[in-house]
Amino acid sequence: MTVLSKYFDRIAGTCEQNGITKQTFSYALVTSALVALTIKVTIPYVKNTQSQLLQKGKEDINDGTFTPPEMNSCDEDLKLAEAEKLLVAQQQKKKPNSIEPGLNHEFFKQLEILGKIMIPQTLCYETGLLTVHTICLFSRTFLSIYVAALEGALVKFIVRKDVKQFSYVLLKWFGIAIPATFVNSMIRFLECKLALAFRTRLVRHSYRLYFKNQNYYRVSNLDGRIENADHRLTEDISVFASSVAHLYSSLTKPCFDLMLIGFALMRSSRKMKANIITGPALSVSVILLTAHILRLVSPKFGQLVSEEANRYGYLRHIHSRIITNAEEIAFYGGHKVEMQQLRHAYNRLISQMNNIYSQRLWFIMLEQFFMKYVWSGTGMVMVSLPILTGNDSKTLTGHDSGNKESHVSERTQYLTTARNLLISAADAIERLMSSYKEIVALAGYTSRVAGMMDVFRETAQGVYCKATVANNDDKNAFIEFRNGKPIAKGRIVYTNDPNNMSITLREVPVVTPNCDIVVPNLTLCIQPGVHLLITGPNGCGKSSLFRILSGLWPIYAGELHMPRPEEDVPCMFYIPQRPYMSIGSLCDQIIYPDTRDDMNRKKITVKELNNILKMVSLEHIVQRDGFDVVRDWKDILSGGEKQRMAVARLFYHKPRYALLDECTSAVSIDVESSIYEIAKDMGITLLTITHRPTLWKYHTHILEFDGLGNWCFRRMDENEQQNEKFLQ
Ligand SMILES: Nc1ncnc2c1ncn2[C@@H]1O[C@H](COP(=O)(O)OP(=O)(O)OP(=O)(O)O)[C@@H](O)[C@H]1O
Repeated sequence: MTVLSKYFDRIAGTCEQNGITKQTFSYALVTSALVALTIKVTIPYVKNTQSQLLQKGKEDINDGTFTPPEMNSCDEDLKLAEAEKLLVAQQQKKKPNSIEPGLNHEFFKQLEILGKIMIPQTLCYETGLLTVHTICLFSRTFLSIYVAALEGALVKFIVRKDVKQFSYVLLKWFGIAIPATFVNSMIRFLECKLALAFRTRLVRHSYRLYFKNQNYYRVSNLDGRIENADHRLTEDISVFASSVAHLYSSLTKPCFDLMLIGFALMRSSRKMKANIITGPALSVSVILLTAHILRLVSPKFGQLVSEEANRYGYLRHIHSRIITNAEEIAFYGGHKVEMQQLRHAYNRLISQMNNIYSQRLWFIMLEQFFMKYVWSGTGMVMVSLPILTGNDSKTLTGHDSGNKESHVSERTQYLTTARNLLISAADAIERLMSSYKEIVALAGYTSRVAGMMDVFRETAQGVYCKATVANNDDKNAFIEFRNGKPIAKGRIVYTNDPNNMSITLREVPVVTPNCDIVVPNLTLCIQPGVHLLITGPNGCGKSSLFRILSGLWPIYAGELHMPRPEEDVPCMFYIPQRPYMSIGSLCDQIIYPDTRDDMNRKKITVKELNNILKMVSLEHIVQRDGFDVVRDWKDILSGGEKQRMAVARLFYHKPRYALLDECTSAVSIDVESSIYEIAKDMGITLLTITHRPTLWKYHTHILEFDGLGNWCFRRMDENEQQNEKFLQ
């Protein structure tokens, strides 16, 4: 600023030599600044209006139907912008009545709920940390005041030329540095520990919810409110916990500072025999006024930050999709489409960040103006008031020179101490003010973390919300909706009768998560030994029936009766076409989802595991790698080997019913036949979806879907079983 004003003075001097007065020069300068500001504000507005008019014109030409712009050089960007708009519109639709995150009642309610998770009881590890942290913050404030007083004394003894006292106070000053630095470091250490403790509590609680009632499946497949649960469970919780811990110290410490510094200032003002009300009253009014102005003009940082986190999560989601499906994308040569989607996601993130930065620019300018200039001015008035209005200056006469000198040094000491204390107080208020921004940003993270937990709680209870749900369709009439969410009125009844181990469906509709009805009502009874073949065209609902039997999809009507699962004998075991390989050794793959402890408890030996591998012709794997070597089995095993490994799991668990969803499509026919023989010999009832005619002979009944919602459940006759015709 000083350099600039000197520079302007010099230019004004040159202008004056050329006959232009300093006043005219100042007017010209202010006018140009105003013109520049007007241009800056109006040009984006005009551009925006123009593009809206252009868009409207195009829509009018097309009789109201919007046609995408023709492909030319800037088409790609236009397409991206359109896609972005569509995405934003979709996201808006997904949260119809949601309150935007900010400093409101909702925020405090959510914070209270999360607070109870982070600090579950009065006496716990977190409250212990908080107490030590508070003590450290308190002692740091006392130390600051003591250091300010020491510095005042130092200056006093310099003015008095008292070397002995000066050296003594200087030694004290150095001595206090050791506890002061330790307390400083301790405050940071405790803040990190607190953030970690809060994070751990939240993570544990969220994991519990995430794995309750197959929520990890429900959240991503049946509900559409959380796009990237992984981002919320990792990044958002971590930022939220750090932000809460940081806010605790950045709110409590300045409050202590202000309280104690206020008292210290009043005490030193009283020592100077000045009025102790005027100064603090003036500063409090100025601070309150500026704080109010800042609150009025502050952008909605909570909303902005929450949206930024959303877009960041989406970018990471696209990246992880590419990593997961790298091979498929590479085979298709789909890099152009994937890159475009990545670019799109990145552009959306950047535009949001730019938006935040530009809103911050003006806000920080105003904030700095108040804090650096308005407050410093008020501080100067406050410090000088006791000296200017103090009574002692009036009582002193010119003859009393010794006394006068002592008063000068006293005043210097007061000024130095007061100045130091004021600097600390200003720092405290600045931290309090910037905490406001942090609180608003915290509101964004609070809304994301609390929102995630709300969704987890609802999906665990079977309440789903999906944007594409077709709730007005006539044929969906029997699905009841409450608050736009479908209600699962069907019942699952677990039977305990050892003589009745059958699975019965009574008028159960097969309904997709989008509430499309695939089969209006299905009634059948599968008894042990009824080996069922399920056939029908693609998309007719074969796999969906398995999802309903496994409890993944809700039952909207009717009843499903099934035997209660017993320990060590699962009722059903599902094998998909693309089996899942877990992290771990070969042994872990076979016994999944059991652990080694479960295996030991069941008294299953390595010899038995070897036998199981022989049954599925995988003994060469154990000879090659052994049972205990951890490998990335997803990549190491071929498609057929992975399918055989999944069947090995079936032989390990020996369930009552096996749900086989084209699980041997990549296995050679001879091995496949032996697998089916063994399964039947083990007493496992087979429910098979297959397109292979060679498997007909292993089944006694058939369930045929026609793809139009009709079905037929019947016993297969001898000829049919032997008929190896190719199924559609
Ligand atoms: N998660 C889902 N969300 C919405 N709709 C789904 C979902 N999964 C499946 N569907 C729809 O449900 C219908 C039945 O799907 P299903 O997977 O049961 O077919 P299928 O008979 O097993 O077909 P295929 O022989 O091709 O495996 C399809 O129209 C499909 O689009």
